[in-house]
Amino acid sequence: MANRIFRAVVLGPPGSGKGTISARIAQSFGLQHLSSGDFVRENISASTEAGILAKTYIDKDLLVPDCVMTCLLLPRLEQMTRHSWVLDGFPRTLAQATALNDTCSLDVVISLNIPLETLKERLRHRWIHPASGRVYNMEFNPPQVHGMDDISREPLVQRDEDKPEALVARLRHYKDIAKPVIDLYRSKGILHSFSGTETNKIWPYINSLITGKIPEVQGASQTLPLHSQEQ
Ligand SMILES: Nc1ncnc2c1ncn2[C@@H]1O[C@H](COP(=O)(O)OP(=O)(O)OP(=O)(O)O)[C@@H](O)[C@H]1O
Ligand SMILES: Nc1nc2c(ncn2[C@H]2C[C@H](O)[C@@H](COP(=O)(O)OP(=O)(O)O)O2)c(=O)[nH]1
Repeated sequence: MANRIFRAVVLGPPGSGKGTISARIAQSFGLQHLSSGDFVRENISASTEAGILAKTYIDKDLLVPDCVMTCLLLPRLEQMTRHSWVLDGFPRTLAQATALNDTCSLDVVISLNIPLETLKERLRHRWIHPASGRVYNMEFNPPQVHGMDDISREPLVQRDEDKPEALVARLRHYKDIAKPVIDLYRSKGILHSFSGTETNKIWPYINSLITGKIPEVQGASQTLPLHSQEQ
């Protein structure tokens, strides 16, 4: 765990493994895993004003507007001045990235490039527990009991927007809105892109990137690992 604060963001299209990779980063390096989807779901469960508003968009399979997302997330991040974290699902738009930039500085941005066919296949097998947002994959990380959440034992569901026909439109939309975000982080020199079809094969590269960065945050100089592509 870093003595000084370390902050990372994971970007990628739906199904690219943002949640899976962020959880591994958090576990391996002792960082807090912050997920925008979890923040939204917590606010919906607590019936906060922003949560109620966000739900009206999520129910229509739309992104929550930038002003609602920033109101939900940024105050939480501002409170975490003493914590190292990895954030997934935010920022999704340039407006969100700019607002995040005004709130804190990032050490690393990881961008996941996964082929379309792989995304379709993964999401075809993705099942979620709606109340908690826990995500399973019937092949990669199946639940202990088929069709049931490991903790609550409630039934798992598949989301309509994970179906292949909806995914192509979602991906096009992702590319349009993510491009300026990726360009921003590239121009700041903190973007690292990883391509591949398997999380387990990408993971060692991300692991060595962060291992190299955390001592840097602590003050020791380190050479960037060969595997990372600084873009
Ligand atoms: N940064 C954000 N901007 C706008 N809406 C967001 C953001 N993060 C989450 N949401 C909303 O909350 C919902 C749930 O978030 P979550 O990250 O679990 O999304 P998701 O659609 O499952 O993403 P992915 O398919 O990439 O995993 C999203 O579908 C979206 O409506
Ligand atoms: N088969 C396979 N499935 C994978 C791999 N990495 C992640 N998954 C699964 C877990 C989820 O069910 C789905 C999407 O992963 P996720 O971490 O929820 O992605 P994201 O939507 O947060 O970006 O794919 C992987 O490497 N192989």
